[in-house]
Amino acid sequence: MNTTQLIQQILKKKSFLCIGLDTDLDKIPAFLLAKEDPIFEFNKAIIDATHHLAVAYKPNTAFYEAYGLKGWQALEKTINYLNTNYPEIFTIADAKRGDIGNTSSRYAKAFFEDLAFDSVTVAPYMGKDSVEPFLAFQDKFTIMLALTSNQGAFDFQTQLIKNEELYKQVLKTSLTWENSAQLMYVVGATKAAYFKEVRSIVPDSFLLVPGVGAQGGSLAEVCKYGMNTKVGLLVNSARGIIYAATDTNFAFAAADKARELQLEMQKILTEHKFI
Ligand SMILES: O=c1ccn([C@@H]2O[C@H](COP(=O)(O)O)[C@@H](O)[C@H]2O)c(=O)[nH]1
Repeated sequence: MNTTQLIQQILKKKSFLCIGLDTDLDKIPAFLLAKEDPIFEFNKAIIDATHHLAVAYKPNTAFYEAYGLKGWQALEKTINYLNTNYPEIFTIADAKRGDIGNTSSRYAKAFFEDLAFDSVTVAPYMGKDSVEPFLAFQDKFTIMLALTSNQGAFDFQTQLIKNEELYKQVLKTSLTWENSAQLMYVVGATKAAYFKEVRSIVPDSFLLVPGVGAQGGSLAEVCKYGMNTKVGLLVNSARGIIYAATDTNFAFAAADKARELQLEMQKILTEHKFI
């Protein structure tokens, strides 16, 4: 998928919602635990109930890796289900990888070729040669952590190094890398005050914005300075949507929560004259 197709989806669905599939066996409805693959059954029901309201899904791989082989198989079934049944959906493996070059290229192969995700999240701490192997894959996106939603973001990311915040240097430097047009960036919704600065450095890039819902970030605040001329935002919510209910109606309850965010997004897209 390319960004033109992604933008078309956003305008068609009047939504820039990304649903986080952070599927936790301790939180899903108990009746699903009797199934052969409860994680996949849960994801399938959530996807079927919400696909018309969302343009992207983001399984966080930690929630699958935690269950070993069965978890990884559930992840594989989930991405295959999305790619087969909803090929218009943008998929994100939230894996936060990054290592020396030859190892990064194996990570990239795992997520882009074997699992066929459209994108993967990457931690930039190891620098250019740890990120460029991901960028070498055509028509795939590397979503680099820029300014994360957690409190610990202030430990390093906002610290001044040679008079400039580290996250700004990360953004600026990444633009000099080969195939930088295939970069997107993670900026937390809880860091709304920083969006103006972020946009001044990466005006054209898509931002993946986690932190609305359970972490308390505000969609309206994010959109004030986070949008660009082509929308440029994918706003993620996981717990706030997928665990809306724990009875047999869980997927409908999730769809209700997704609809609430989609309607807010529709209003914002209208106000910004995108639709
Ligand atoms: O800065 C970041 C980067 C990644 N995440 C991930 O996004 C989701 C958020 O889930 P919620 O339940 O909507 O809070 C989760 O997978 C995080 O690991 C983030 O929150 N912040």
